[in-house]
Amino acid sequence: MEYPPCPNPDKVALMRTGAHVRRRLEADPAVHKVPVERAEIWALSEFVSPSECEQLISMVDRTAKPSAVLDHGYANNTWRTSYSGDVERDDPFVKMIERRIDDLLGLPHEFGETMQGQRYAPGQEFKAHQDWFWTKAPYWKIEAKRGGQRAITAMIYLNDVEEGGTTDFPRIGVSIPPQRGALIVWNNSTPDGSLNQDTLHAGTPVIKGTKYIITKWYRTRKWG
Ligand SMILES: O=C(O)CCC(=O)C(=O)O
Ligand SMILES: [Fe+2]
Repeated sequence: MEYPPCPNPDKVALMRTGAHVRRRLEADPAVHKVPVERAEIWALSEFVSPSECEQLISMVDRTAKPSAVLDHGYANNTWRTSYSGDVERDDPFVKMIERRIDDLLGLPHEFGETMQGQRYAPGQEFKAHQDWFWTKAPYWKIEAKRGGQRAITAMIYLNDVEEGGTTDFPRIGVSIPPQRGALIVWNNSTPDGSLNQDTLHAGTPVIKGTKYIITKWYRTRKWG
């Protein structure tokens, strides 16, 4: 699956943001780079502690509602069947976790969207999609003014899942199993700032257990 081409007005900003995060993460000995050529994906285990995971899970349970997908042209209730919601942005605990991600990536706090929690019960999934905005869609007019393109994705797994629920990148053959406390980060663009088709990814159906994650996207400019 490939998204049809679309204009990329944030190309230079994407290139800069990607370069910045790459330098930062590749200088960090705790960060592992997933060995693939066509996308930049990094992983870090035990980024949040088990008790912090518990605390985040209860926040997700408090805020989760049936997920709405942005109008990617395919929005319907089978695309993303999980429950999701923004966590409370002003909560000191949320702020602390967000700061930790900001610091790791070296990105300004203002560029980050509020963390979003997601919960998948057995059978629920998030089908293959891109986190970057398709700039020909009507929603782009709004998103362009409130932060621009989604440059970087950071995701934290809050629990181990008994079966299923891997994060798969089907175009590059990567499958990441949920691991409690682990963080994964990827660059949604290529090193030259092009929107990367190879970051297509899915949250595969949970087979057994429940999957909890936190996702945080960083824009090319101040968000909001
Ligand atoms: O559930 C996953 O593993 C992927 C979630 C995801 O792609 C998203 O929240 O944008
Ligand atoms: Fe995604």
